[in-house]
Amino acid sequence: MIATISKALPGFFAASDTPAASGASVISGRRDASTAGTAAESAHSAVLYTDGVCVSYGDHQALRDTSLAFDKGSITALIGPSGCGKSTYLRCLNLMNREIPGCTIEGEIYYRGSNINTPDVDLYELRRSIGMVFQQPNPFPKTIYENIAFAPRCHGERDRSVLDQLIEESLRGAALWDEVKDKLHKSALALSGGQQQRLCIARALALKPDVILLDEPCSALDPISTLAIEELMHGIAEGRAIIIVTHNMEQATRVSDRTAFFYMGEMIETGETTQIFNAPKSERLNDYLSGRFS
Ligand SMILES: Nc1ncnc2c1ncn2[C@@H]1O[C@H](COP(=O)(O)OP(=O)(O)OP(=O)(O)O)[C@@H](O)[C@H]1O
Repeated sequence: MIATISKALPGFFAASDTPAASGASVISGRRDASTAGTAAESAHSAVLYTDGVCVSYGDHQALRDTSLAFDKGSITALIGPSGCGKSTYLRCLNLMNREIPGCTIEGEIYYRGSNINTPDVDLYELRRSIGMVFQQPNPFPKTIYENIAFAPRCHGERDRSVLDQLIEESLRGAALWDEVKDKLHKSALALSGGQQQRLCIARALALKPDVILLDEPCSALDPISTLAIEELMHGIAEGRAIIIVTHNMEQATRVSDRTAFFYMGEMIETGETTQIFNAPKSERLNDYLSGRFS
């Protein structure tokens, strides 16, 4: 397994190759004197990391100097009050912000060791490797089967038996197979909201991404559907990095092993989720967790 991953990522270490990474991911903090060493170590083991990322919408700076790293096998929660830059940061990671007129992204974003924040990056290929699931389930108005087959076909997969297998694997990965295996050729729009969101996760899985970005994936769902999504998170994190924006602190503690706290466009504190919630170091994070502001 280790050999396979290392081979797939030449010049890069898999999370499981590094002595420091025993299960939980390594993630860097802000690049000040106390975390500089950690940042350098983290970058070497990460499949994706950012170095000094700043984002502006026109002349409004929404995110400042953000450096974080994400390992395969890790789930990182991005938390913080509304408008502090969590989604802006998430959207940088596969350059979705480039679709927003007037938005500029500065700094470096390394995926598999190369800076992707360059004008000539292949966005189509990038978003195949770094998939995204949005707040509102957004299935295509097509059948369940076609929802998942669409992107692999666009990427050249035409073999029906390969597609059939991919669809089953992806639906199983998203814990949806048993519920839909007898209606694969029915409209995806007839599924419940929670099922639609799991279909969107299956759709992302079908491209076998290294990273999945989830922007408040449960905010439109009922508690049972939310639990279903949370339960499948650890399964989908196997062999890839998961980064989730959430306003639900219980959800962050249930699903993530790393957490990063954002406040007013800055990443203030990051660490293991247990440390962040049980022993926050910064006063702002402590105030946020105590409900002094939301
Ligand atoms: N498309 C956009 N155009 C202009 N400004 C934007 C855009 N998206 C976000 N912003 C601004 O950037 C800042 C950060 O917003 P962002 O959505 O990243 O915060 P957030 O922490 O994800 O908030 P929430 O938790 O409410 O979703 C805010 O001031 C917001 O108004």
